[in-house]
Amino acid sequence: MSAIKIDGKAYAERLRGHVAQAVKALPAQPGLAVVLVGEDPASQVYVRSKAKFTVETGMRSIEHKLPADISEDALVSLVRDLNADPEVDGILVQLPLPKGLNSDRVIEEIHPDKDVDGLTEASAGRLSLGKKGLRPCTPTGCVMLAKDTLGDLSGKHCVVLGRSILVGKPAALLFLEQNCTVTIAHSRTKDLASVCREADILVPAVGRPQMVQAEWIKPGACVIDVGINRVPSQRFEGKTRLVGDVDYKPARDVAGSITPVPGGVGPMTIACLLRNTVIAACHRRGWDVPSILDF
Ligand SMILES: Nc1nc(=O)c2c([nH]1)NC[C@@H]1CN(c3ccc(C(=O)N[C@@H](CCC(=O)O)C(=O)O)cc3)C=[N+]21
Ligand SMILES: [Mg+2]
Repeated sequence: MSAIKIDGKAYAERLRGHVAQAVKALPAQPGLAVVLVGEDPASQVYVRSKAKFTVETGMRSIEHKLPADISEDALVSLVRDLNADPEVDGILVQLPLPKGLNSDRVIEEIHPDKDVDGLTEASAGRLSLGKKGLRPCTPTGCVMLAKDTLGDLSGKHCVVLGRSILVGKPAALLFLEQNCTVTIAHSRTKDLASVCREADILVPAVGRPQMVQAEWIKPGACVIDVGINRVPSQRFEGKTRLVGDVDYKPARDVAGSITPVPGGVGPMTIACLLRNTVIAACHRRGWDVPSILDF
């Protein structure tokens, strides 16, 4: 029970406060368009809280809710309209899309300057080339929490576990940008446990409930658990609970600091989306990005 608990919920609250302060100082109000297709209950919850926080931070929320049987062409045409709308600074298409809709094609229609998820080829290219652009939200949240906990990350060995397009790959590049020595470990990595045990910063992002064992963690390491897995509750029949990719309780005895699930990386994702919306508005409209958003 020695690890410091990294309070992502509190950090996200603070960041939303900074976003609100930044918004107040802007010449005009940024707008975020969120597109939700279908009725997936989890997606509805996420979209609702995105809209709530967008308004709470002083921005305009533009919500488009579409039926699951909408055609891909109609969805693409909506994205094109949003690209052309000068009042819209950020566009987010909630994933996953219902079956039959090609999310790669739809995402790729988003204008890179409005790509607040940082998921288009242009955004990925800008990240990998070290150019100005919009960075993916969850990986940015991971770096913020690590920096807030450890200070300067230069020279630290960061092991990212997982190589997904959404999290693992961009997280590796963002930690590299912080001058970390970065290892990307994955399902084919030999002796995963010993590779992870080399990490000063361990970032599991594989979506496997409680896979990372205490023995995989170097004593004192900073653990940023990206996993958000819904599993059946042991205590309450028929209920579920959220767990990370780390076996949290035993890990607390070994790690120096660790993010809980819930209350760790999850809330940072939405706060970083709001931050990206302000950055997108500033880039697009030729305003300076407020320094209060630096980290
Ligand atoms: N275009 C797109 N962009 C996304 O960023 C995106 C998406 N699609 N689809 C779904 C995933 C998932 N995601 C989360 C956001 C917040 C929490 C979050 O706040 N979680 C809370 C708990 C939430 C709960 O209790 O269910 C926590 O971890 O403490 C989690 C997950 C964003 N996603
Ligand atoms: Mg166990």
